[in-house]
Amino acid sequence: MVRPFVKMHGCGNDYIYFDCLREPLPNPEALSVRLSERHFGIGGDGIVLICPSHTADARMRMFNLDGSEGKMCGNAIRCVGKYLYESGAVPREEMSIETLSGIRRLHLATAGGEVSSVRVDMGRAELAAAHIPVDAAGFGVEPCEPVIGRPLQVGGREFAVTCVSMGNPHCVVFLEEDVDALDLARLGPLFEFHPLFPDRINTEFCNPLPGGEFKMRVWERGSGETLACGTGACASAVAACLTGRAEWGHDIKIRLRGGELTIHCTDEAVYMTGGATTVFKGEVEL
Ligand SMILES: N[C@H](CCC[C@H](N)C(=O)O)C(=O)O
Repeated sequence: MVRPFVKMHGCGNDYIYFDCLREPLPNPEALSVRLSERHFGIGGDGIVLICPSHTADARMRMFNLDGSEGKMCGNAIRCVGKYLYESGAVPREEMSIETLSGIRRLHLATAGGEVSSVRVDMGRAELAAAHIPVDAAGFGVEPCEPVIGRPLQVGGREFAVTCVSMGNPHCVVFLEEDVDALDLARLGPLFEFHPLFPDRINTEFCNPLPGGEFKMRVWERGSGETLACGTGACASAVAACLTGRAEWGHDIKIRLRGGELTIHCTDEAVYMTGGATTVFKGEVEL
């Protein structure tokens, strides 16, 4: 069976998108592993299925490159909005997308029938505890207190971590040393598979920059280092506010390897604004 796809990225976080509005896609877990392979497949950080929804304009399902399903994906949801608008499936600049973490609302900035950027209401950030199961090893017992700037031993070194859920789990680490100098290939998996996080974790390593901006690298659960993580940028901005490194109610610029995102955190919701790019379209034998 030959199936059309669209390759898109948000800040370099690239996925292979399948329009499943009229036809489901079988076995997406295995497909994500096969097609994400950058030499023997199409290449990407995973795949995204754009599906029908009874509660929103469409439903987004995303799979990391290891086949695990993510509960929310910030960079992908902007690309889903772009696809739906430009394909005519949802010819409106305001739309809603159903995800495993609830419905997210999008506002698209368009010109000449094309989407240039998308603002997403990412919902409320939840403080660690309720959404990131922590074991009872003294790191926070049920009901867990929030994990804000707590010491955590990882790979023989102590880090101060802040855990935030954006519908998916994040562990944010602020460092003075340049995050570009970190050996993420060694450090990333030590966080991802740390016993404290039985569901695994996405980990963001951030440098505060002059002007209230932040430089961020990310090791994603299920995909390894990616050039950007939308939910991770949101989690980092929230963690910055929680630890006094940024102010609630102000735009926070997050500089990622693949681009930049603007995050605006309030008590009620976190807003993320950024681009979405179509790279190429193709067909693949499934
Ligand atoms: N790896 C994440 C899903 C993708 C999130 C990221 N690519 C984003 O843009 O938010 C997880 O398993 O929770």
